[in-house]
Amino acid sequence: MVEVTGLVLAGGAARRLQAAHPGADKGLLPLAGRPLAAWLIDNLAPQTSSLLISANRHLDTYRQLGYPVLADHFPDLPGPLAGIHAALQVCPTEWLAVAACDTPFLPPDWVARLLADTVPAAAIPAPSQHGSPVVTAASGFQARDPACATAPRTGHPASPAKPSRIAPVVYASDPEQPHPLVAVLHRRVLPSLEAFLQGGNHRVRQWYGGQGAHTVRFDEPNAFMNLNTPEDWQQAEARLARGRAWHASVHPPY
Ligand SMILES: Nc1nc2c(ncn2[C@@H]2O[C@H](COP(=O)(O)OP(=O)(O)OP(=O)(O)O)[C@@H](O)[C@H]2O)c(=O)[nH]1
Repeated sequence: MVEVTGLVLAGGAARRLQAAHPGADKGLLPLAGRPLAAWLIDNLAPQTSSLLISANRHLDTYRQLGYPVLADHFPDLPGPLAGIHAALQVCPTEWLAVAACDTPFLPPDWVARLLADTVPAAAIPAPSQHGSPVVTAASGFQARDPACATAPRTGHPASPAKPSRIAPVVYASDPEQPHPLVAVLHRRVLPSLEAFLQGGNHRVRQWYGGQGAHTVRFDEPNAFMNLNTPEDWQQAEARLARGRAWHASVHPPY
């Protein structure tokens, strides 16, 4: 089994929450009574062999969640790539699985589903036997997404055939849009990421594009719901309350 380290990204400024919650640190705001980052830890811990938290404020509070906390090495919150960079510098495994702290409803097996797209080239059937493993874009947004080098393997012959290679970055998408901060990255990308950030760049999908990133599609509805505003929080609380009500109806306490 491929060993992978999880990274909960909670180092952002949470600007959209500041009007309602001045000084808010998003990962520490409660959802159904628990810090938002704790929901991501619950999701990632069973899927990974070690776990890191990326934060730039309230580091001691984040440490109380039970995992090492890393601050960015680049100043002024340049964006999530800075958190990924700090994590790759200490990542003890070949692969890092990254999730933003504001996506509390991720599928329980998303890491394995992304890693399945990183199989070594040697494990992919040779073109002469089974057709080329090279794949083509399959949906509208993928065709528009500059970071999307290829789509899920189709097994259909492509013309002209190109040599396959292991994608060092694979990220999730759903039928509506890509989700670049639900991703697995191989640690060999660190030098490239460091050079990108040192050049004053910060755009996630611009850098992914340079890595030949793949995307894997997920069809679960609302799995990537993202909490940015107080209204998002209300929707998430209501969703959890509906889930609890459903659970109580299926498993009554008598
Ligand atoms: N380490 C680190 N993480 C960041 C940084 N900026 C954003 N993030 C994280 O990346 C994820 C997506 O961030 P955004 O939605 O762009 O920013 P945000 O801070 O969550 O919220 P807004 O400021 O309202 O956009 C979140 O998990 C953030 O905590 C950064 O500069 N450093």
